[in-house]
Amino acid sequence: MADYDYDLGIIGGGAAGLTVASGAAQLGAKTLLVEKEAALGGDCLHYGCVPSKTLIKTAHVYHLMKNGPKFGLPAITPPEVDFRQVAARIQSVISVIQKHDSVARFCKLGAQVEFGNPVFTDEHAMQLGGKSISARAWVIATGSSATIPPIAGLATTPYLTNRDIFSLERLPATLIILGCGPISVEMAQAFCRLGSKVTVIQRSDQILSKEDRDMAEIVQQALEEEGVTFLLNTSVVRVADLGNEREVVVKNAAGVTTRLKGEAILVAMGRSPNVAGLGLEKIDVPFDQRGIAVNRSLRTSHRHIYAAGDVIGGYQFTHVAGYEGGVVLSKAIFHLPKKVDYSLVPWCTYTHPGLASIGLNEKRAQKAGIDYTVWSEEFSNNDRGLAEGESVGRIKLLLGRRGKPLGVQILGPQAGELLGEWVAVMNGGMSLSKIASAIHPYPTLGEINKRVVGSIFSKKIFSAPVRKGLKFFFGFRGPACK
Ligand SMILES: Cc1cc2nc3c(=O)[nH]c(=O)nc-3n(C[C@H](O)[C@H](O)[C@H](O)COP(=O)(O)OP(=O)(O)OC[C@H]3O[C@@H](n4cnc5c(N)ncnc54)[C@H](O)[C@@H]3O)c2cc1C
Ligand SMILES: NC(=O)c1ccc[n+]([C@@H]2O[C@H](COP(=O)([O-])OP(=O)(O)OC[C@H]3O[C@@H](n4cnc5c(N)ncnc54)[C@H](O)[C@@H]3O)[C@@H](O)[C@H]2O)c1
Repeated sequence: MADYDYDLGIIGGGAAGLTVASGAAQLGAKTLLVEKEAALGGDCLHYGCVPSKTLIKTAHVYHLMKNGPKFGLPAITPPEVDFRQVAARIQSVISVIQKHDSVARFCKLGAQVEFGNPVFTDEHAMQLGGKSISARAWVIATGSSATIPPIAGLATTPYLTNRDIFSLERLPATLIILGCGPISVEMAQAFCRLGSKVTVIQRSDQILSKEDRDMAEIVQQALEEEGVTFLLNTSVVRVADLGNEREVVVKNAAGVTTRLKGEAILVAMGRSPNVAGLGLEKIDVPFDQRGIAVNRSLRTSHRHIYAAGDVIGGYQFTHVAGYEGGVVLSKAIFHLPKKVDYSLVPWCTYTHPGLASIGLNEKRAQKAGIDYTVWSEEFSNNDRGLAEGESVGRIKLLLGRRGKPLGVQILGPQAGELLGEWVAVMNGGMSLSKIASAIHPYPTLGEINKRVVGSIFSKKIFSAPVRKGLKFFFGFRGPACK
């Protein structure tokens, strides 16, 4: 066997790379982790999940401060937001979590961490800071960056992406967001709540286009009621820098052109894989604008070079990057016949109300030609929801022909947390009767899970045939009051 410097080399210290590095090192593989930034943690920690959820919480608190009367409290007008304070809180949360992703911790686990820009020189070796380093197997986990489409004028106009939005010096008075995926809607609501006037441009006719229309429309309505403006069926014609502000020229489906002016532009139009400069062309690892091509074992064109996380496209979530990291470990370290299975990937868009999902929604079921029935229950019937002032939203359960759950969407307060029960039920293949018969604490938002299942069973239990049978056996005499 050839003599390599390392058993496993990992490029990229984000969710995927860190999962592989910590697992491989703890299992005794001589492991190298290479990161191009000055710190480990990746987009999720520095420019993604952590800062966005911290910002969302701050914005929620400010929103509550302004909405006291809805809770029977006196009306107050809080002072304006100083975004430097908000950014400082974001940084303080990042720095606490950063300790879990420190070089010292990874060294203690047994992984060597190097910083720099590695370039493959052949399929087992790369050049890093003038050194040549080889490994028996490699994992490319370099993540993704905001896609910057070729919009006229964008290259010469200052704009923000997820790399800048959490460290602004001041709150923009007006913010124009291009694109309407999860980054856009989460930031639209947060900045609107903090006091920015927010306009979102979306070329299709629905926000959050991967979600079912009825659910996405409720999110849209909730955000509109708070002051966000959505321009749907609208494309961006060009942008320009006007000095103190930016201009965005848009065109709607009727061909009508409008000039919008804003202090800042946020580009949130999807993600592009971080593949530039790695020398992948040289070692014949194919990729396109969606990501590095891999098979279901996450192998690239070379059996010993794997890719995982955002850089392969697909489901671009931290928990999926972690899952894919686990699959790589099974293959590269244990040599098990493991393949990825994305049929039960959960996700949540953390607006208020949030929108969480697992399995099939109606759009995906229809696309796959799968028959289903829909069972739903509204948060307006949930006692805890009413007590919390959270009556907007619903749960939607899709059942297959034999009553098997195909998917669940929860739109409402704490949607991501409420989905946890369904993650267990669907992964465990549990029958729905288990949820229906389990005692859930009262009053909780989670009762909505039991209630939607209860509605399936109650239709069968409280039926004419059952009443007829009981009458036959026990002589029941029917309604006492008509
Ligand atoms: C604003 C925002 C909010 C998000 N919110 C959520 C959320 O709430 N929940 C969720 O699940 N997901 C969320 N995501 C998605 C999540 O951040 C990504 O799916 C996740 O970070 C992917 O992990 P990764 O390891 O593939 O990539 P990353 O975390 O980006 O890590 C890749 C690492 O590779 C490094 N790298 C890149 N190129 C090189 C190179 N040439 N050499 C060496 N190192 C390199 C990078 O510096 C980085 O550290 C959000 C994303 C954004 C932008
Ligand atoms: N809560 C979460 O889990 C969370 C939060 C934020 C981001 N993320 C992850 O990050 C990924 C990226 O988020 P995103 O919001 O940038 O991407 P996205 O791909 O989900 O949405 C991009 C939006 O931009 C629109 N768009 C793209 N090109 C356009 C163009 N030229 N003109 C007009 N519109 C255009 C698309 O129609 C789409 O609505 C998400 O898919 C998700 O995986 C997750």
